[in-house]
Amino acid sequence: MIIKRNIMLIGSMGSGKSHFGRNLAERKGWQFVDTDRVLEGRFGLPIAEIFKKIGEKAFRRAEMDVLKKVCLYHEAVISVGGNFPIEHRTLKVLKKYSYIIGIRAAQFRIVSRVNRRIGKRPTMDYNNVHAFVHAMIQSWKPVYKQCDFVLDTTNGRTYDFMQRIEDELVTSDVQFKARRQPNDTDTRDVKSSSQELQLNNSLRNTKDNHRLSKSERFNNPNTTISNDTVGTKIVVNKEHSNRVGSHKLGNDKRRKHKTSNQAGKGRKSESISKQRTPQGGSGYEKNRNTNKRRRRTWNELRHQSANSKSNT
Ligand SMILES: Nc1ncnc2c1ncn2[C@@H]1O[C@H](COP(=O)(O)OP(=O)(O)OP(=O)(O)O)[C@@H](O)[C@H]1O
Ligand SMILES: O=C(O)C1=C[C@@H](O)[C@@H](O)[C@H](O)C1
Ligand SMILES: [Mg+2]
Repeated sequence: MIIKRNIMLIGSMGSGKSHFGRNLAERKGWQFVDTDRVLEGRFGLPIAEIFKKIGEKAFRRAEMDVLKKVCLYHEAVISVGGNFPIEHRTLKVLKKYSYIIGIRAAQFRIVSRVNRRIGKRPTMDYNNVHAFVHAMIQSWKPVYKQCDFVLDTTNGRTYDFMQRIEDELVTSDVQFKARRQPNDTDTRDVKSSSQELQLNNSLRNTKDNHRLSKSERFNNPNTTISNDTVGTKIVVNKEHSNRVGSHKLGNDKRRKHKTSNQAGKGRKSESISKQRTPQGGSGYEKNRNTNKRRRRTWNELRHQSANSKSNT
């Protein structure tokens, strides 16, 4: 039996990753994450504009940053951007958590798909699409060989492709780990995936509030929006809203942090009020917990002088 957390779709531009990702997630009742949409949400710009603004190198770094977080999700279908063939080392790390499906299509099909939206893909040479796509397909070839499963989407119906994936999962006996329980906080995974992918990222010059596209939100009636660890808005299936993926842990941490802060503030004001003297002193209070001096506020000084007057 093979145990994974999620399904990740990789492949060249226009191969159909986003299209199948959305459909597969819907079919399985899982969360759908498209790293392109995550980045668009984070920057508040379309992919082509992000490229223009930060450059390719920074874009790939940002994408890797998203990838190392989302690969830890449970029961999610993750579609990755198609701008570069994923490197062997990176794929090895991603494979630990994800069942990797390589999505591919014949050159003529990809050409017709990418031509539907000219300008959407920033590194595409729209003046020479055939040659570009040909070279791109060549560079992806060795990567497809390393995938758990490869789906050719040149001809056929989306429904049938979904069925092929389901059949393959059964044949290969792939099981998906359920989401963690709230108190099951295995932060080791987060650290190790992050470190490994960081390392890979620094070795190559390649590849979060996830703003939902309207279609994502409205296509799936079972989805709502929540935040992940990177403050990324993600589509969450209502049926699974009890999930506690890494995004929930992030929220818990934030909440914890806030509470301790609030508690700290409470202690601080208490110690200051105890130290208050009718004379008002030099205008400074010492916090006995932190031993730091704090200048009294104008209001505090005013009250002190009022108190001292009424005492006399
Ligand atoms: N099997 C299919 N049947 C019909 N249309 C499809 C199919 N697969 C993809 N498409 C269409 O082709 C276009 C490109 O597909 P999609 O955006 O899913 O590719 P992608 O692999 O996510 O590309 P990128 O890497 O650029 O994000 C879209 O308009 C999509 O609707
Ligand atoms: O041209 C590019 O580099 C890109 C095109 C799209 O496939 C996106 O999926 C990708 O993230 C960037
Ligand atoms: Mg896509």
